[in-house]
Amino acid sequence: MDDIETIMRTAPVIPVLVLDDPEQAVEIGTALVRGGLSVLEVTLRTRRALDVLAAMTAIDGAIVGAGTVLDDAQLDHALDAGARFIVSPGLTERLARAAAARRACFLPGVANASDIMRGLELGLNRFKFFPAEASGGLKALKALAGPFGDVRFCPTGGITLQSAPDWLAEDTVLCVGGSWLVKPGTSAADVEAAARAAAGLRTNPRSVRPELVEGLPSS
Ligand SMILES: O=C[C@H](O)COP(=O)(O)O
Ligand SMILES: CC(=O)C(=O)O
Repeated sequence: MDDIETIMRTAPVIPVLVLDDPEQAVEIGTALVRGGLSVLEVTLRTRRALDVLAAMTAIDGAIVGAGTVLDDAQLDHALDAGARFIVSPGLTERLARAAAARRACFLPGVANASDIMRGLELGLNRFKFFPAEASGGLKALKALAGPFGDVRFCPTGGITLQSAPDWLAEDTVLCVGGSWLVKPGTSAADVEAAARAAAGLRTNPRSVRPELVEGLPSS
């Protein structure tokens, strides 16, 4: 079974996708995977988002999840469509309990200390930091890392290829999310090139658990 930490460590960037055409989505998803980004977040923001998600699960090598999951009905629909992880812009107790009941890999959004404390109470310690730039950016993230040493983040919101390295340099950041790779009308070739650039970004080696690094002693 998947776990959210492994998914967060699979690639440095999770593309956040807003797509409404399953056929085009498969083309875009294939280009992203070919470029080196295999974890794909399909937001439930379009009429055919669930069809898009279901179609994309057939892409070889892709780990497809659902984003913008706002309630337990959407969680059920997304899991039934084949989502391997669930992302929400925020954190409600009801949604967290529904995710746990279905044993879903769950990445809820947090923007401040109270959100994180609510997550910890629910047994969660891996979060999307959203909206990252608007919530205080790197300065806020560094401040939150103080009291919450075991918490790890996927900052998303306002991040670009240029700013991503600064976020990824943080010990507490496992990956970042962003919509910059796929904008309306971007060709598959340009998407693949953008993915290749993003896949080449490096995460902070200090954020890696030794037991996950081949050949490195875990003591
Ligand atoms: O709604 C925002 C998405 O989570 C991604 O944010 P972004 O478009 O600033 O990359
Ligand atoms: C923004 C975000 O986290 C989402 O749509 O899931």
